[in-house]
Amino acid sequence: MKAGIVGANGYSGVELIRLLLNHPQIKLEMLIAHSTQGMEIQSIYPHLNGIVEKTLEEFDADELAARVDVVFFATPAGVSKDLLPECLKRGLICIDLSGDFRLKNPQDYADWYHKDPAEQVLLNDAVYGLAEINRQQIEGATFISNPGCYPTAALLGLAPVLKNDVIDLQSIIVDGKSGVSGSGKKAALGNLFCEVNESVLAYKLGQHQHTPEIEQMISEISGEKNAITFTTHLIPMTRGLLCTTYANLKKGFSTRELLEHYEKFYEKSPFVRIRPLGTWPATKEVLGSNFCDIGLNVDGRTRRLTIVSVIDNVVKGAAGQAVQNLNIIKGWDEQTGLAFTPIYP
Ligand SMILES: NC(=O)C1=CN([C@@H]2O[C@H](COP(=O)(O)OP(=O)(O)OC[C@H]3O[C@@H](n4cnc5c(N)ncnc54)[C@H](OP(=O)(O)O)[C@@H]3O)[C@@H](O)[C@H]2O)C=CC1
Ligand SMILES: CC(=O)N[C@@H](CCC(=O)OP(=O)(O)O)C(=O)O
Repeated sequence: MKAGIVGANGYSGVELIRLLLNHPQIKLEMLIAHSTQGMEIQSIYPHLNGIVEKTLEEFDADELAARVDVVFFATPAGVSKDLLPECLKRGLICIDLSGDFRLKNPQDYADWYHKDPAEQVLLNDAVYGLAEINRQQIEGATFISNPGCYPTAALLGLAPVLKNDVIDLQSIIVDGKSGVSGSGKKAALGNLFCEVNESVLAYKLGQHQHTPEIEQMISEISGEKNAITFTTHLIPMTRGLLCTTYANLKKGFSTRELLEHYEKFYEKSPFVRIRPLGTWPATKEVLGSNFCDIGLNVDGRTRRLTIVSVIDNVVKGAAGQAVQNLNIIKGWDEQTGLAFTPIYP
């Protein structure tokens, strides 16, 4: 199968190159960027020297359709909503890593991304690519909207307790911490080493674009409307994302009981690993891998559940989940091209 990447010289794009070069079913055929069109990828990323000969070319849906079978969009919000429909029309499998097609209500996109939304029919057609939860919808699909990094970690942590009245859905607080690669390669003010190093920053309080995405999926799983408190923090590390999620329990479950429930819930999901009682995951333990590791604690005193979930934001939070979704679409083993252990230390 031949693949193209739009936004190939960004952090998610170059991670897709790494993964797809090692995927036995994929041939990387076209790399498309924007400001670096016509340049050899090796001149932008020397570590790819000798591995990828392709140049970065201008976006042309006809040429893409003639040369590839699947196209990944690793572009900022507001780009794929104009370019991706042309690829869909030409029968390409489209997997979008941006937020352009995640929110089913176009007004939510306009309100939280401050950009013009895609057409409703396209939003309805996109399958939300949270692989472990929407696996059946993803099978055979041709249009995937890949989740954001924070929603991936938060929702995989919450999914097992969103039904059967286990938690009070109105009590959910998601506290996210992300490494700086989550911002992308643009050296924007606030992402420079001297500003980020040896500091922790809370940002976008009450206005993070992943808020409606998380609430939308909580509603889809639980059938109930909800409003979460969601806070994000910038952590002085390159990769890694940790969500600490809090919720009031409606029933008196123990930590051990819930861990057993999580183990069963994810027993057929090779990329979700549940930590033993009394241990909680660190981002370094999933670095460079497609794993999401989850740990729990029930505080009997407050009757509150705490969920700790970690991912590599560029892998499971973006490129890895996109490849996992392609594996599911094609009916390949879900771990194809992704079955490697984390890089440690
Ligand atoms: N970083 C992360 O951890 C995660 C990112 N995402 C999402 O993935 C997408 C990519 O993120 P990330 O890789 O971090 O971003 P980067 O800023 O690192 O890269 C963005 C890429 O898009 C390209 N681009 C911009 N405009 C266009 C255009 N009009 N046509 C073609 N290419 C264009 C840029 O090319 P050029 O440099 O030449 O302009 C660059 O290669 C974003 O939507 C982001 O929100 C989702 C989950 C996690
Ligand atoms: C550290 C950092 O800046 N992270 C970014 C994550 C961007 C992202 O992945 O979100 P979309 O795909 O929805 O744009 C943020 O918090 O906005």
